[in-house]
Amino acid sequence: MKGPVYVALDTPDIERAKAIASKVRNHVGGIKLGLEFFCANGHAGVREIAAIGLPIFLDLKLHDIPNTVAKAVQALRPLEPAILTVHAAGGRAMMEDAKAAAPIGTKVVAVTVLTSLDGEDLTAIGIKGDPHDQVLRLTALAREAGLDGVVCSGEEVKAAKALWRDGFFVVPGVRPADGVVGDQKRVVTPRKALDHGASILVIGRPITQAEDPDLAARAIEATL
Ligand SMILES: O=C(O)c1cc(=O)[nH]c(=O)n1[C@@H]1O[C@H](COP(=O)(O)O)[C@@H](O)[C@H]1O
Repeated sequence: MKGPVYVALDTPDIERAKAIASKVRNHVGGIKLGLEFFCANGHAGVREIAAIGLPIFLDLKLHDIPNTVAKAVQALRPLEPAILTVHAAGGRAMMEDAKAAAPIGTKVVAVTVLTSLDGEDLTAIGIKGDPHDQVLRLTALAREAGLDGVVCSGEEVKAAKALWRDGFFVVPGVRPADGVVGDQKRVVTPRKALDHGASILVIGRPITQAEDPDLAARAIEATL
């Protein structure tokens, strides 16, 4: 793998996505395309970005009944993403069926607790316990379901990795020491996330909103 940073191209504008991807391509290990990009550009858009030559992480956070998620994953098969997300809260059967429907080479990873949520948010949606406990519970479930790994914040990745030595750990909510936090609540620096066991880091706005995205990606790379 080239580097641990996957740049999140969260834009509906494919030309903008391509321009940023071309600028940063030598300083990131892959590209993450999420709901904003996919809803606007679909399969054709993913193919255009994949043509740049970096691995694609398709972050659609699928969450529905097992049959619907499995059929959705089947429909995505031709894209052969390197990584694909589902929500762990969809339950064990949903995760099992998603993995069974995915291409062999695709890592299917489960989102545990979104990095935009804190303990108060969990209480508001009826989840008892803090994000840490909930991340560990869902990590154990994702492992039992035969997935490849989970998405969690840098605050939990050390404990999650202790639970699942050979799991694949995706850490978003990553900010350089002086970075703007925005809507993220459980945030760590890129260096700390890696030190604590992240397999890859997902970084969006600190790179894409920078005046010079390539310079920002290089500055982050230099701290790793
Ligand atoms: O699955 C994800 O990638 C994800 C999970 C999560 O808990 N938090 C989270 O921020 N993400 C994604 O990571 C990216 C973070 O973007 P920035 O906050 O701009 O760095 C976005 O594309 C989110 O969709």
